[in-house]
Amino acid sequence: MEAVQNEKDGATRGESTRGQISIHTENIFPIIKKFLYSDHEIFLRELVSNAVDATQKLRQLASFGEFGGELGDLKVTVSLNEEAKTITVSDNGIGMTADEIKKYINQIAFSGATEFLEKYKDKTDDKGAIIGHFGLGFYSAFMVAEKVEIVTKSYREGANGADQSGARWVCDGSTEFELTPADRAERGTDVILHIAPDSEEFLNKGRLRGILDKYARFLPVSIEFDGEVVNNTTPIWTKAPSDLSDEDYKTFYRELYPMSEEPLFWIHLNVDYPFNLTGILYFPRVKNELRFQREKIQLYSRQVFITDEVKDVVPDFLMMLHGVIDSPDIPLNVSRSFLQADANVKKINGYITRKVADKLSDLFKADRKAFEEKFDDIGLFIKYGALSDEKFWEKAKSFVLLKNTEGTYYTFDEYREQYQVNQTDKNDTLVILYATDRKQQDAYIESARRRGYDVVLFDNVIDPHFINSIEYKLEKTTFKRVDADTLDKLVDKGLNSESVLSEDDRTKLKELFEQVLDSKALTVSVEAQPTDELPVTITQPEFLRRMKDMSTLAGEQSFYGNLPMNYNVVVNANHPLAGKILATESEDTRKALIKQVYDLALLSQNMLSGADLTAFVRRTVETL
Ligand SMILES: Nc1ncnc2c1ncn2[C@@H]1O[C@H](COP(=O)(O)OP(=O)(O)OP(=O)(O)O)[C@@H](O)[C@H]1O
Repeated sequence: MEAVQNEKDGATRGESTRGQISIHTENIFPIIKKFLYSDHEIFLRELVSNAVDATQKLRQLASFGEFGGELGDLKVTVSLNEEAKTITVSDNGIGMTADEIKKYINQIAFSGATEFLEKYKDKTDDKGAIIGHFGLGFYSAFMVAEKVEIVTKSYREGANGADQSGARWVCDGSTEFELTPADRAERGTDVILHIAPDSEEFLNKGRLRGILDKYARFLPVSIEFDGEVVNNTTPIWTKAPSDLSDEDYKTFYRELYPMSEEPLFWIHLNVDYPFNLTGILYFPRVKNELRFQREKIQLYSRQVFITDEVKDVVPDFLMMLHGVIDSPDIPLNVSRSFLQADANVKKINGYITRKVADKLSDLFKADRKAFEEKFDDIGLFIKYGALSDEKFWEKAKSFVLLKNTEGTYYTFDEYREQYQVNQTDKNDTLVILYATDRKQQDAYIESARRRGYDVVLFDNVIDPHFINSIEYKLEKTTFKRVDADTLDKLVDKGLNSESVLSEDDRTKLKELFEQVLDSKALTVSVEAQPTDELPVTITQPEFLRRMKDMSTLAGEQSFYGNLPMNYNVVVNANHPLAGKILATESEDTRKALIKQVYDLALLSQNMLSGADLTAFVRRTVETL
């Protein structure tokens, strides 16, 4: 209390105080053991990675001429003894002297790996070979073991005539350890875990094999378990693209995803500046499915599997790709919020986006026909990218395609070129007419085509969002669904069609329809349209309908999603039936006529169903 008081006084007098924060090992140790990793199975990844590091270091020392002995068959062996309740990770790597144990193991967070790299930094150009970094991984053993034993012998011992024996270190998870000489003939290390009662689930062959398959599948040194090598030490992403054939890429894809359809194409990533990253991204066939499998990209760090949750490392729209990314520059032992803010991760994101856009652009330029054939599969993905990533859109706008109802593909530039003469409205805006359902909107599509208008198909789940996003980005371009209005209004050229009905008659006709239809959701208008159009057309205003489509896709309860849909009922003043309705004396006949033409309009848009449809059919039969 007094000390605090003094410090306070010092501070108030403007003097500064410096000191050393002290850590009590017995308090911090349990935290490291229990909370270092949320997933306990990670212990095996850490110990196997250490063993791999030990063999890689020896290989490097041999290459520098610092180790002249026999390297032998460098490998790591994981063994299980169910009776003794132990799991042992053995390697024939560099081993440790008793002094090294004191330095590397007894000092938590002192990494021998980092020290090794520092010492040989001028000699090695293969820094990527060493995995360790933080000097914490070894302690993850205590997440599952009540006692850990290390029996090791350094490559130096014996070789230089020094002490022949190895060293044995034992610790029961308290802050005390025991270090004694050990009789060990061979160079290398055994880490023996005496599994704690609450972790006996790991004393199981299948479980261990599963963990190794997950984390050690592509480690660069042979890993043996239960008499078998469980890994592929040279996965293709570590090789040069020029050394690989299409078949190699496809074979690797099958290795990663045994049950999947063949991928469409792939990108081999390879950067070493300003960050390190290798990998292969595959484009799967996704069709029209937005809720695709998202956890298909695997993240590795120096061939050690880290996670398949690549959310912050890969841009969101690229999450539907499959494959692997390997980068030692992605911080792994840190929290997610840190990952989001990490400058390397941001650069990686930007790099991947650029590579993917370039690849697509190359494919488009190299073989337009093949690109069009793939567009049904990659369109969803390109559009998702275009609307969620500005930089991607900048590139994608030259190869994203519009497909019309006749099956012809256009880029935006080509489309404008082809249709601007006929489809530019009085505001000098190109109107792109579209349909979302080829069958249901057939009547509208046909009407539009009769007038020489083109209609594109936007039937992908992403399209309502895509249209909405690019409408802002494209200049002087608007999108309207074919049933959003009458054709005169869809492409409004400012020309007024002549009406055969007088204004009074039009008002009367409107009132008659309003009386019969009697619904607040319907807005009736009477307009002069060509005589070959239907007597009544039902239209759905573009904005509200689009907002509703977008909220349906998002699956959320939104403001627009909850609004009732409003329909416009447009009566064609120039259709002979309009005159006939006005001239009909009998109220019943007139009502029946109105009902009939309205139902026909509903029918042509697949909106007539249930009791209304039954009544319509009965009424129609009676008039025949
Ligand atoms: N099997 C082994 N053979 C030789 N040395 C080892 C072995 N296992 C651990 N060591 C030594 O102990 C040190 C500490 O290991 P630890 O796993 O705690 O940290 P690290 O591997 O350096 O970093 P990380 O926390 O990233 O795993 C290592 O750097 C290495 O020098």
